[in-house]
Amino acid sequence: METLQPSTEIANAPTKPVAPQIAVAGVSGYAGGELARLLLHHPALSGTRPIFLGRAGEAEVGPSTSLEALHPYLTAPGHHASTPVFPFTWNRIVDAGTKVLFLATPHEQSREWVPEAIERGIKVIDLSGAWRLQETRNRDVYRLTDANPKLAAELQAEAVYGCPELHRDAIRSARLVANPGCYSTSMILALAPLVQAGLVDIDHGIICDAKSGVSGAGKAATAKTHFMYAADNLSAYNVFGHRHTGELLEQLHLSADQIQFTPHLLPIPRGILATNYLRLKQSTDSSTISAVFSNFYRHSPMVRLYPSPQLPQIQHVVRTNFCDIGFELASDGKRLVIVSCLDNLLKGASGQAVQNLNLMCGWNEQEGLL
Ligand SMILES: NC(=O)C1=CN([C@@H]2O[C@H](COP(=O)(O)OP(=O)(O)OC[C@H]3O[C@@H](n4cnc5c(N)ncnc54)[C@H](OP(=O)(O)O)[C@@H]3O)[C@@H](O)[C@H]2O)C=CC1
Ligand SMILES: CC(=O)N[C@@H](CCC(=O)OP(=O)(O)O)C(=O)O
Repeated sequence: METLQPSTEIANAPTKPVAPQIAVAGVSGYAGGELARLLLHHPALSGTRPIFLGRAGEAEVGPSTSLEALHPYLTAPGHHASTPVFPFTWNRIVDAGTKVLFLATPHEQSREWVPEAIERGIKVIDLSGAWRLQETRNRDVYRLTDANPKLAAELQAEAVYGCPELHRDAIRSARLVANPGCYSTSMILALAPLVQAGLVDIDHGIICDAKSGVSGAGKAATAKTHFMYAADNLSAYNVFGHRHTGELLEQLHLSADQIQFTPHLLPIPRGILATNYLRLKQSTDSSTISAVFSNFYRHSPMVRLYPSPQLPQIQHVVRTNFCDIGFELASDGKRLVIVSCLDNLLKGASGQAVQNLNLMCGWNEQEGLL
């Protein structure tokens, strides 16, 4: 009897790369919930379910809760309480064969856990601010402490700032990706093309006036974020001291007297709009500005450029991973206003983190994000 042979076509078909085991810590938070949603629907991860972790706990204990209990919007029909969330233990993470760990945890916790993960051969995408800043004077705002300062300094030096539009190649091979801040992402993407092209009159100063929805502050209500303060209100805060200023200085190669960032709290759940004011060195026309932006972002699927004078709005980016950018140039050809918008929980946090995972895994940058 003739035996069945696989066709040459099938035998020679490229094997699908095996997706790495992923773990997510801090899944009970706003960013962690969005991360879980993106990873559970990610096409390249369909055969590999991430493990979801809460705070540190005992090695032997079972699930502390379920993803569906924490985030009811993640419940699939008929699957109440079906995705376990375990206390964070290194044993569980290692035993699961974790290759990539997302930390959607407070800065101090991320600072502690990153060296412990890297020492175990696990790559990290950290959503906190703990590893974003190379210069001590910029990082001091976080008041971080290190159990092993020498190792921390080495890891800090190798940490890659996880802005794919600026550092795509370095992210692909990184062991530690420091995912950018939400405000920082909106302002850096608006400013980097013209600053790098040397068109901006830096000494005249750049002003970044950015406004964020309340979810940017995390899930715990504070005096400044509870409903009675935030609703029907608009307020400026941290005028000269916001911790994202250091990211602007380092990523745009500016000094503190060349840029002023003032954050504002908007009475909406999510979304950031940054209005960036600057002066150009020479009188320029709109088509030149457009060409600089288009060229800079020609390989960046997550940045949408608007034709001037059309300007982006928060409602068009919420629940997407896009950063939308538009500008208007004054009739003198020198005074320029650039407006950028993004969703702080997606392009400003979890979506950008998945973009970085895609690069680290060699997948399309926009996989699972459109
Ligand atoms: N919200 C945003 O727009 C953005 C946030 N980020 C960063 O992402 C990270 C998460 O932010 P977000 O989701 O908003 O914050 P949330 O406050 O909503 O969530 C924080 C998460 O961390 C957990 N957690 C708190 N303390 C500890 C601890 N000591 N050890 C372990 N886990 C702990 C919380 O668990 P529990 O439920 O038990 O309290 C929760 O899961 C932060 O570093 C934040 O700075 C970055 C960019 C934007
Ligand atoms: C509205 C609001 O409060 N936003 C936060 C920034 C959120 C963010 O990007 O977080 P990390 O830099 O902490 O990771 C703030 O201003 O502190």
